[in-house]
This record gives sequence, structure tokens and C-alpha cells, in this order.
Amino acid sequence: MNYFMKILAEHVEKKFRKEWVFRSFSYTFESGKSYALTGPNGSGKSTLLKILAQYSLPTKGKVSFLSESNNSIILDECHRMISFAAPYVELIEEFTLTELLNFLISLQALPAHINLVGFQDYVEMRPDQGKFIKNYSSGMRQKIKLGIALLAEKPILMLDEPTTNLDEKAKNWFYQKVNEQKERLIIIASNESQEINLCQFQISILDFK
Ligand SMILES: Nc1ncnc2c1ncn2[C@@H]1O[C@H](COP(=O)(O)OP(=O)(O)OP(=O)(O)O)[C@@H](O)[C@H]1O
Repeated sequence: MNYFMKILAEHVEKKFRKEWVFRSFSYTFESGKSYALTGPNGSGKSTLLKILAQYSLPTKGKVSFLSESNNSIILDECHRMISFAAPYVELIEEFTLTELLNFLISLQALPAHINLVGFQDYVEMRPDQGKFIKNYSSGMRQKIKLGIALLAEKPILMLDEPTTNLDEKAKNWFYQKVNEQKERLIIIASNESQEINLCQFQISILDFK
């Protein structure tokens, strides 16, 4: 995981039909630093985060992932470098937690040493082992998503509204766990002050309208 990298956004613009979401967004993100994408509801945080992850394309401009020596990284490889958690990214609801963890390990989305007990200790939850993911509460599902993203040994951590549905105790758990992640390149899209304050750099999307 000690893999230094950069995300370079060059004059990135996004338009849906006739509506410009943002214009000329240029920024360089680096490993070992954390960034908050801020702005009110509907300002374009999620849209920008998905473009930075290269999950969706900008209308204009370019996003590249660069190695420490500034070599460009191919798209398939880029996607293997990201762990991404968001309210709109669903877990596989028909699995139990054990099945989900084993599936993610088989995809190399989680390291092979992760097991059920270790994961439950990490997320500080110990529900019934036979329970299907669909029967977990929304806050528990969100904590599982965050646990997976935090434990994935990927250089980039991207989180959209991470404390959605979390109670105070779970929020504090999350803040502590993010603060332990020193080497990764972290981008959090949020309009919650405590999530924003976790990050070293704040980028207001309203500056790119
Ligand atoms: N697939 C789409 N098609 C059309 N418009 C879209 C699409 N996705 C997003 N938008 C629009 O782009 C704008 C930005 O949406 P986005 O979800 O990125 O905002 P946000 O800042 O993340 O909002 P929130 O804080 O409410 O989550 C909104 O006007 C939204 O309706």
C-alpha cells in the first residue's frame, strides 16, 4: 500500500444536458494528504468525486492518475487503486457478512488476512452471523461499507457523505479510523463540518461555477 500517487485534474468540466455543474476544475491530489470537496446540496460534489475516480467521464478536460515518477497509469489499474464508499454504492444484500468478506477477498478488494471476527472487531459490531446484509440497519450497512473501504489496502480512499445514517458513537469511530490513515490519498465529498475538518485541504465546488 505504500504507493505514492497523484490524481491530476486538468480543466475538468461537467454538463448534464444544458446544465453546467462545474467548470474548469484543475487540481493535483497527492498521497499522504486528505481533501474535502465541499458545497451545498446539488452543487456537484458527487459528480466530481465520480469523475476523479474515473467512474464517469467529464464533458471537457482530463483526469489522470500518475505514479511518483509522473508516469500515467492505465484505466484498469486506476480502478484497482481506489476504495470508494458512498450511500449510492450498494453492498450485495443477499450475502451474509462472511460471504461478503470472502467475495471481496476473492476480488482482491480486501486483503486475504481479513476474517469475520477481525472485521467485526474493527467496525465494533457483532451481529448474528447468519444475518443477511439486507437485514442490517442502514447505519450498520454504512459502517460495513466504511469498514471495507478503510481496510482495503488501496492507495486511494474516496468517500461520499461518509457519516450518512451514523449515530454519534459510529461517527466518532469513523473520525478516529480516518485519522489513522496517514499514507493514503483521501478525498471526502461532504457538507458536514466534522467530516470537512478531518481533511487538510478544502476545495469548494462553488469556486468552479
Ligand atoms: N445523471 C445525471 N443526470 C442529470 N443530472 C444529474 C445527474 N447526476 C447529477 N445531476 C445533477 O448534477 C447536479 C449536481 O449533483 P450532485 O449529486 O453531484 O451534487 P452534490 O453536491 O453531491 O449534492 P448532495 O449534497 O445533495 O449529495 C444536480 O443538479 C443534479 O441534479
